[in-house]
Amino acid sequence: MTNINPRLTQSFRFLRATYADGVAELAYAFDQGEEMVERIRFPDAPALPAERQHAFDAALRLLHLVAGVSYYKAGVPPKIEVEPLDEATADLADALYLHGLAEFAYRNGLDLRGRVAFPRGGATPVAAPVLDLPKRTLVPIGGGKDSLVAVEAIKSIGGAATAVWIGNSPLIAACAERTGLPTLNIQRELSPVLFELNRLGAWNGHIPVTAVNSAILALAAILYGYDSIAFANERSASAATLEYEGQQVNHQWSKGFAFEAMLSDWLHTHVAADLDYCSLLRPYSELAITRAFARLTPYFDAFSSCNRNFRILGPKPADRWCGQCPKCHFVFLALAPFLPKPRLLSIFGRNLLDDETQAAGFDALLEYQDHKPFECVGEGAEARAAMYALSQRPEWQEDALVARFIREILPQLDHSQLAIEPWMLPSDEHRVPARLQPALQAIG
Ligand SMILES: CC(=O)N[C@H]1[C@@H](OP(=O)(O)OP(=O)(O)OC[C@H]2O[C@@H](n3ccc(=O)[nH]c3=O)[C@H](O)[C@@H]2O)O[C@H](CO)[C@@H](O)[C@@H]1O[C@H](C)C(=O)N[C@@H](C)C(=O)N[C@@H](CCC(=O)O)C(=O)O
Ligand SMILES: Nc1ncnc2c1ncn2[C@@H]1O[C@H](COP(=O)(O)OP(=O)(O)OP(=O)(O)O)[C@@H](O)[C@H]1O
Repeated sequence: MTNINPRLTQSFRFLRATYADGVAELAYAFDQGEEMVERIRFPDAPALPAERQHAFDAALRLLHLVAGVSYYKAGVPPKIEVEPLDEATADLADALYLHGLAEFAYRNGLDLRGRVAFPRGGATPVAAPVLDLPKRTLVPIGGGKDSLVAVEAIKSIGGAATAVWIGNSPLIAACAERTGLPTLNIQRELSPVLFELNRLGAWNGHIPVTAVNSAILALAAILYGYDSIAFANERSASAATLEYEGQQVNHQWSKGFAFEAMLSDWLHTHVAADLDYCSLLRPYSELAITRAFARLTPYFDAFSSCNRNFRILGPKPADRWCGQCPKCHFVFLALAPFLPKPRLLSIFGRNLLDDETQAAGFDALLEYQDHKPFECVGEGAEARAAMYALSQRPEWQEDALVARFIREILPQLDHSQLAIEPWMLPSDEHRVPARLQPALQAIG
């Protein structure tokens, strides 16, 4: 096993990215240390049509760069060694490692500015051609409400789609089955060397996992033949968690619009002019999405937004909802205005808003005496609008944390900013391709 302290290394090296028989292998190393190999397994992989080989190779190179973020963060050495990249690819990689690791850097007291610098000078490739990819969509499923709203929106227009997920979560598998769509489960195996490095005290923290999933799905789209990948990232994901020394720190950076636009442009120019990457939910706030999800009753006993379910190694909650984390708090609060109270309590098995011990968790969501949690939750103003709506309802008013909101927090707020209705309005900033735009009608 490894005997290297990655915090003391000088370089992070991209060794090779290969593909054979449905398995992509991505290899990395610190200095001359042990290889770290991540494997992505594509089930029943078809033979690749010759005209897609160039696109496949480009997507594989991108995946190598993007998935490297998990390993790079263990040491953050001063030098990144990879063959020189063209400008657009280097811009994408620099942005991903700087902004996608911003939370990691902030929480570890590191400054990655000036340190993240991918080598430049590679030739700009000729513009990627139209590949006539089949008109069907990969819809990633995360086990939570958002992707299910996206699935139902695409089903509402009769769009050809496959529910796809990465990893081996039985919860996600159950949600994917429930959609009634064809399913595709891609396996991802991180290098065990990383876990050993973690045990030995490597740097650790949040990584932009949506970018990794996106790059895996770009490769899958070329391999299996799909012309679009439709994530379910909400408008609110673009909002920073906090600002620190002039830098925005956004836990959800790779779910945000800046990354979506960058990757979508890059895929058009470097992989295939007809491969669209978008978020179908981009025009909508979290509250608009929870309102749409409140109509999707067949999923209520299958879904969970609690990320503790999705650990690879760490302990998982006994119930689908741990009831303690920011995701549980936020989804409870955001669904409450749109569901009959008994229905909501039956989903969670408890009333989180009638539990004094959860006050600090809800305060953080409201950005009251704290910043927004480092989790996938809506904006503070959205949480305040949801809480205000509950404060006006007799069935909620007496619950401990709603009563506390009315008593202590509400008097300090500007009431003109608390209406829930403005959050239902879609914005027109999105990258949804024309073919999928009619699906947006099912959400708003
Ligand atoms: C499930 C989860 O939240 N995991 C985060 C957690 O990991 P933990 O140590 O508790 O356990 P494992 O998930 O089993 O991971 C073990 C170690 O493996 C490394 N690792 C894992 C996955 C990966 O893609 N890359 C990795 O390097 C890491 O060293 C783990 O310690 O805490 C970690 C440290 O803070 C986080 O890195 C783990 O986060 C996962 C990458 C993860 O999948 N998180 C998603 C639930 C998540 O945060 N989604 C965001 C999306 C934001 C975005 O911009 O993409 C969200 O929902 O907001
Ligand atoms: N394991 C996974 N495989 C494929 N896609 C995933 C996976 N985990 C998350 N995603 C996708 O990443 C995006 C962001 O995930 P996120 O957790 O916000 O969504 P969600 O699980 O659908 O809903 P919720 O916000 O309720 O958790 C979604 O499009 C989701 O489908």
